Amino acid sequence: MQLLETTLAKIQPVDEALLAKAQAKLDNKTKPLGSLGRLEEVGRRFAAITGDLAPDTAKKVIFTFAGDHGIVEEGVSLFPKEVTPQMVLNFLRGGAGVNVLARHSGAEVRVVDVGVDYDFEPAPGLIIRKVAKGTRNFAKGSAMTREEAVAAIEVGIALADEAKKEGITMVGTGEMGIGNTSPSSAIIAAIAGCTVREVTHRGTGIGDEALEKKIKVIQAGLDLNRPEPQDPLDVLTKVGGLEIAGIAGLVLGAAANRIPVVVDGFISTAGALIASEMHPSVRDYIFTAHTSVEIGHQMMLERIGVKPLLDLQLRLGEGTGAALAMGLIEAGVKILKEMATFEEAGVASA
Ligand SMILES: Cc1cc2ncn([C@H]3O[C@H](COP(=O)(O)O)[C@@H](O)[C@H]3O)c2cc1C
Ligand SMILES: O=C(O)c1cccnc1
Repeated sequence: MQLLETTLAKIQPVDEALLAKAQAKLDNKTKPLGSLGRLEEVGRRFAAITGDLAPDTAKKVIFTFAGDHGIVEEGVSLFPKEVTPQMVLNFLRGGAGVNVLARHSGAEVRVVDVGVDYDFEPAPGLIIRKVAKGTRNFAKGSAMTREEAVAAIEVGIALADEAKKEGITMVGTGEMGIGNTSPSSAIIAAIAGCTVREVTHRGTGIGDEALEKKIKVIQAGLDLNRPEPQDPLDVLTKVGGLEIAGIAGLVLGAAANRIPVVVDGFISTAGALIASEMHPSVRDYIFTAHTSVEIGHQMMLERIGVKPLLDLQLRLGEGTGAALAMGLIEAGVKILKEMATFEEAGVASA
């Protein structure tokens, strides 16, 4: 709990004066004012977050948190839970979607076992910080204890602290956990007070009948556990997931260390939502990568108050969207760093 508390105490809003300085720098570039749209916003915010008007973006790392879910026994996913460790091994071999897209963007993928129901051998690229062998079925009781939820958050915070020491310039979130769209829907329903139906979708691709069942199961879990909407840690504990907690921690730790954090799709945004409910300034440090096909994503984004960069109809997770967005964010920063000013280029200004 201590690491969580000290981290929350460290988080500050991004400095408005730095944002204005970065914008002034952009306004001297050889282009009509504001003409690079959201790329300018990206460059400006990246500079203000890091406190550097020519920030380094080279060392990009995606942390893909993996965890299992007791709720899978209710038939909420199309796939069996064994796929979680199988996909972890696929990540380590470099064969998954996130590996391909991270290579494309020049980012590294690190897999974090924070709660998989499988004993992995140590391997390069695998960080074993297991808090429990999966959550318990939240339709029958609390998914975790409060201590487990805090421990998993602190795994993410510690990784952000280590990233700072290592000189990592941008972190991304990703996840793997069969069944994890269900806790993600439960989290946004509990926090925003919307209906489960409004925020529950097909995940890996379940049909109509299974979707009805999934809605009923999530509703039963919320009715039984009665998470306190004002207490994000209570929501996370009762209906969340270990990898979602790890992501919340990474986001909090990134904000505390002034590292820009790129948040992937639906499940990652559930983690970012928990973090931003814990501290309102967290949103200043977040770049949301893309709009997920999962219908509840919009509600999460609105609640956090962020607008994604891409809309590619993705619904995979793992950090795939974050990997793509990292390249775009780097492009925005390069505009700030490399583009000539009117004076340098001898171009007449308006
Ligand atoms: C082969 C495979 C690779 C994946 N990579 C990410 N997910 C995604 O799907 C899961 C969530 O959907 P649901 O709640 O319906 O189980 C998560 O593991 C998420 O990361 C995958 C799913 C599968 C099957
Ligand atoms: O948006 C996501 O991250 C997502 C959506 C469906 C299934 N898995 C992940």
